[in-house]
Amino acid sequence: MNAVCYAEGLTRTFPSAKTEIKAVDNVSFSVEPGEILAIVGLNGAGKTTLLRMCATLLEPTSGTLHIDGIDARSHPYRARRSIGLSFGGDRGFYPKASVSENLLFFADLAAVPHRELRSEVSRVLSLVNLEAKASSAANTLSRGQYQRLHIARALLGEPKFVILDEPTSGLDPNVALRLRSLIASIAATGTAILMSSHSMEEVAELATRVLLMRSSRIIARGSVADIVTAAGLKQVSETVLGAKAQPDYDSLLKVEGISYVHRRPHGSRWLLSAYWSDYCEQAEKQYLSILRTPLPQSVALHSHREPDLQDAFLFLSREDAE
Ligand SMILES: Nc1ncnc2c1ncn2[C@@H]1O[C@H](COP(=O)(O)OP(=O)(O)OP(=O)(O)O)[C@@H](O)[C@H]1O
Repeated sequence: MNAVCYAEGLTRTFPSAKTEIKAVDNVSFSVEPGEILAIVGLNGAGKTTLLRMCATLLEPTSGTLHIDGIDARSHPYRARRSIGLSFGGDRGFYPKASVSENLLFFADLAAVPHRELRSEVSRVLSLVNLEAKASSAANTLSRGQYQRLHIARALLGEPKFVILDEPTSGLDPNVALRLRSLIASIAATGTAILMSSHSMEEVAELATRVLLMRSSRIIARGSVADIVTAAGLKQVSETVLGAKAQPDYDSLLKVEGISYVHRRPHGSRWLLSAYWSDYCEQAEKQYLSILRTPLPQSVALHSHREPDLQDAFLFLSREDAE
């Protein structure tokens, strides 16, 4: 077995007042060296619970978990030596201690040999481009810098397996792009990465493979192209509608080939996306004619395109999102 992380039938339930909550239900996957496996799913799908189990922070109710060949359920402390973790957020470091003091502390915890502590801290600071902040107190960092500090901590001791929970959440687009390059470069050194993300753009850019979770289970898996294929969509049409348009959804959904329609604000207007599992020009004409009734001028722009990961995600998660 070459996998750095091997999970089979992982399940976690939580007790609740009425009945137990199954947060992760019978999930199996593996992550090979150099791979980036991205877990996606709506809020509450079970991503964080799954990551916490893989990090040995949460005991599975059942299932098998091997990290770097170690049975992580029987030997969580041994397994943890191969794991680097970043759960992000605005806590996790001693606020008044400097960036390098914090990292020295965590490098020690990560069992970095004493004589290598300083060079290891310099190495990870340079990877995340935070050398200039080495002497600054952790509580003076910007959000993006703090997030990079989390990732620096995860990289201490060169773990074979790195777990990143929403690594770019809440960051401005420039910082997010730089962090994505960093994640890709960590994987390029042979590190296995398991990450969660709500950004389909990020997942499409980074992930070697994707697990799509819905209601605690995996409902689609594979490459980005596999997930798009699993959605079974042929086309997506996008229509910009005037502010006063009130589409007759029932009639739109009766047009042959249409599987799902959703509307979102588009400046002062609306963008109506239709997901076609079968598509022909005749049906599209019928679709447009419904949109133009009773307000003929309500259609400002109309186009169609190939479905992408974001479309597949929205489509496959549609019932939970409604
Ligand atoms: N400690 C806990 N006790 C009880 N229920 C929990 C606990 N942790 C998670 N859950 C429940 O398990 C389910 C999955 O939660 P989880 O946080 O794993 O989802 P998620 O996909 O990470 O969501 P998000 O995208 O919002 O972070 C939810 O219904 C959640 O309420």
